[in-house]
Amino acid sequence: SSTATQDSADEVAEPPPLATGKETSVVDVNPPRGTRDFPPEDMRLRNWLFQNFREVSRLLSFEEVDFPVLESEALFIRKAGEEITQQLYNFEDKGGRRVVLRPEITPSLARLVIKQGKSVSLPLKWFTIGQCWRYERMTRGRRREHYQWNMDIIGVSKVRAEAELIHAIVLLFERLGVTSLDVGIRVSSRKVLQAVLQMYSIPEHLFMEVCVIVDKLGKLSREEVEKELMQAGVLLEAVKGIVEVLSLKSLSKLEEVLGSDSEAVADLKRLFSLAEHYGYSEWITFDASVVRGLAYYTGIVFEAFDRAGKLRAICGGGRYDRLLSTFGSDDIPACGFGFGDAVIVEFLKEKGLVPDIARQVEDIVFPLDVELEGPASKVVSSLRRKGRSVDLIEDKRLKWVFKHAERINASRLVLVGNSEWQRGMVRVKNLSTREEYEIKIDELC
Ligand SMILES: Nc1ccc(Br)nc1
Repeated sequence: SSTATQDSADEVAEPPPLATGKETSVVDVNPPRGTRDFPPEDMRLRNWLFQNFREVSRLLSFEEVDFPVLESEALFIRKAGEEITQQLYNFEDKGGRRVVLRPEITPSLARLVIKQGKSVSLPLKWFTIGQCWRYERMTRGRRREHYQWNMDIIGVSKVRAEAELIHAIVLLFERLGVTSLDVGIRVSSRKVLQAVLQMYSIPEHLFMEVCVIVDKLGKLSREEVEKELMQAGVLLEAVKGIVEVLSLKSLSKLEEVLGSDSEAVADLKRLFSLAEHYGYSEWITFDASVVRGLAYYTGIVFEAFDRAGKLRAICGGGRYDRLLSTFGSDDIPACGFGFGDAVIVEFLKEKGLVPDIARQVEDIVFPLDVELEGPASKVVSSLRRKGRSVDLIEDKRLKWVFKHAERINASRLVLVGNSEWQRGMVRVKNLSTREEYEIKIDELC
């Protein structure tokens, strides 16, 4: 698209790798701008994180779903000025179709819910872990992809759904060794802003745009946010009223402003009461400034933040009761959250909570002579059929094999030697007890 060519002019060229005089590669060995490779050590950490995502999803009895990374551009065209829709990784495919690398998961999930229609019974509790994309000028040098764990509850209009989702987030943090001293979860409701706009008779059609602008508080200066609100058509008096209400940090103060019959207040009181019963009250705090930057939220919204204030939101979500109807379906209440793979790892590094996940192999099989390579295959095959992970090593000196065994935390070293083989035996060294013994091949397990 035109932005892509313009961006290429803006992009800051990646510095070439340092010249070593041994350049032989004919391709750039770096991954495309803004994307990451996951070499084994990084992949082990990612798998550890995703395994925790999956385990928490299981604890809440969510079902796993998946969607294409490639989606129709139409699914993400929204007019509220969100950053996410201004950075679509969009293009025209060879069939002339307007497509995107998805920037988020929720619209795909909504699409599938509608597609499945009456064939599924509500409520649905679905989760997925998927790569999401944005196309952004590299001048800011930010990533263009990340993986997001999403959990969504479809068909529950009560605040119980949000309480369940926040429970999932708390359980995840606890599994990672994070405490409520490190992280908090700010909670508010879009109904707060909705009530304020009504108080100032601001037309409904500005609601989404105002939410997207107000979400910039904390990123842009208060003056810049006020300026954008006025440019959107909000009168100064209303701008001041909005900023004042959004600075509230107590539910009782909010009730004073919105009145005792406020839906926003009732929802939030219910959520905080349920939180008491779940036992995660110390994790959550009311903060009226939380609106989140996605246009389609309609109710309670929440985001996890590091209390040291060094990082962007770790995860976030909320209720989106109108999204499905904007896709032409009946209105189905829904809420969910997205939890990215990058900020949490930055946070864990800050806190010294990144686990050291070593490579784990059970057996190393090593033929002591080249003519024993055939017999060694027999041993390897037998062990693997019994479910043992086996690293078959050849053409190395024994000293190297011992070092390698240490490096990959092998449990056993199985040496295939001539004299033992003649007697139908192999020699085994238990690498944790250092015990050494001979054993019949078919007794190896
Ligand atoms: N939506 C989105 C996609 C990709 C990245 Br990196 N961040 C946000």
